[in-house]
Amino acid sequence: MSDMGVDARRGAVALLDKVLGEGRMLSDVTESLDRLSGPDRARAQRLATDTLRGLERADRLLNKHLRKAPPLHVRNALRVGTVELCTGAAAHGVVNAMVQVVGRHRRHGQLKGLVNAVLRKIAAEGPEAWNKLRVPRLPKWLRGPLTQAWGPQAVTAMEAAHFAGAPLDLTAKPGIDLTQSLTGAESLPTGSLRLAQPGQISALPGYEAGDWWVQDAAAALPARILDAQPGESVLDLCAAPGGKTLQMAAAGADVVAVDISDRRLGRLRENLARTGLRADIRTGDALEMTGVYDAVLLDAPCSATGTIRRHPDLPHARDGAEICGLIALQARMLAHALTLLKPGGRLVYCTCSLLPDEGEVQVEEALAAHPGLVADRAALSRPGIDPAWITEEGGLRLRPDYWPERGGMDGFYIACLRRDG
Ligand SMILES: C[S@@+](CC[C@H](N)C(=O)[O-])C[C@H]1O[C@@H](n2cnc3c(N)ncnc32)[C@H](O)[C@@H]1O
Repeated sequence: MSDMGVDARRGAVALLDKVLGEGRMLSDVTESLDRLSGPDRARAQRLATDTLRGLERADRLLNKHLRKAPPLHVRNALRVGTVELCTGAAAHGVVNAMVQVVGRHRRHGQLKGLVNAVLRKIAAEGPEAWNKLRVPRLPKWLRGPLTQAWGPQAVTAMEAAHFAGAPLDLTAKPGIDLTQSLTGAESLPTGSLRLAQPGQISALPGYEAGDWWVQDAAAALPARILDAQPGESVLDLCAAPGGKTLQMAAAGADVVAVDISDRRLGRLRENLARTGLRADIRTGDALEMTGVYDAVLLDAPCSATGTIRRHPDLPHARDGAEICGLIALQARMLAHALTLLKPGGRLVYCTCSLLPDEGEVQVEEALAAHPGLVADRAALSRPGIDPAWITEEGGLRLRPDYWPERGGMDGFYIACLRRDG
C-alpha cells in the first residue's frame, strides 16, 4: 500500500461522494479509482463498502462531535475514519491519513483541523460505543414495504444479515470436488461451496483452470431448478454477467445467452473463456427475441434488494423510484418469454428482489392470465431447499436472514412454470 494508506482512503472517500452525493452505484463509479494500484483500489472499495454498511452507526457517533454539518466530502472522510477506528484499525494511522486526505482537498483543506479533533475523540470513545449502537436500519423507502411483506421481526433479521455482509460462494463445474483444494471451505446443502475468508479470488486454487465461478448460493438455485439436460436448447434471457449461463452450459445444454448490455456480457465472455465452456452470446433486447426453446430462464431486471449484503450502497444510492417501471417491464418480459417455449417446455422466472411485487405477485398474475400455465412445485424439491421456503403460488422465496448460522444467502424469488400441451 502506497503513501501510508492515504491514496486508498482518498479513493474510498471519492466513492462515497459519488454514492451519497450523486446517487450512483459503487459498481458504476470504480473508474474514479483507475489511477490507484491494484491493492489500493481493492482497499478503497473495501473501505467504502464497510463504511456504507456502518453508515448509521458512524453518523450517530459523529453527530455528537459536530456542531454544524460539514461539507459532504469532509463528512465522508470522517465516516470512513470512524468506521475504521471502531472496527479495529490503529488510531494513529487512521487519523493522520484522514487529515491528509482532507488537508490536500482544493476547497476543504482548511477543515483538516476539524478532522483531526473529531477523529481523535472518536478514537478515544468510539470503539467501545460502536457495538452498543443498534444494527443500522434500512431507509424508509425499503423498510416500509419489507415490513408490510415480511413483518418487523423478519426485517430486523434481514438488517442484521446486511450488516454482517456476505461470505464468498462458488459454483463448481460438474464432477469437480473443490473440498480437497479449498481448505476451510464449507459445502452448502444446495451444492455451492462457501468461503468465510477468501482473500484474493484470482489466487484461489482452480481459478486459472476454470474449475469454478463466483456465485451466491441463492443465485445458483434458478439454474439448478431449471435442471438443463445435455443437448437441450435453453434461452437465458437477461444473462449477464452470466453465472447461470455457465451452470447451464456446464450441464451440456445449448445455451443462447441474451443481454441488452454488451459491457456486462464482456464478463460472461471472460468467464466462458476461463472455464472453457460454450454459449451463443447475443447482445439485444429480451423483448425482441424470437424462436422456440426447450427451456427459458428469465432472470429479470429488478430492484436487486436481495443483494444488499454484498451491495450496501443500494439502499443509499436508490430511492425506490424505479421500482414501478421495473415491475411493468418484468410482467412484459415474462409474458414474452412464455411465447418462446416449446409445448411442454419450462420457464424459470427469478429476481434477486425481496419485494413480492417483483416475485410472488408476478407469478400469481401470470398464472391467472395464462390458462394451461402451471407452477411446477416438484421442480423445487432439490437438495437443501427447505419446504418452508415454498410459497402459496408454488414459487420459492429466499431471504438474507435464512441460514443465519451459515452466513445467510441472497434474497431471491424463483418459480418454475410449465405450459401444458
Ligand atoms: C439480474 S441481472 C442478470 C444476472 C444474470 N442472469 C446472471 O446470472 O449473472 C439482469 C440483467 O438484465 C439485463 N437487461 C435489462 N433490460 C434488458 C432487456 N430489455 N433485454 C435484455 N436484457 C436486459 C441487464 O443488463 C442485466 O444484466
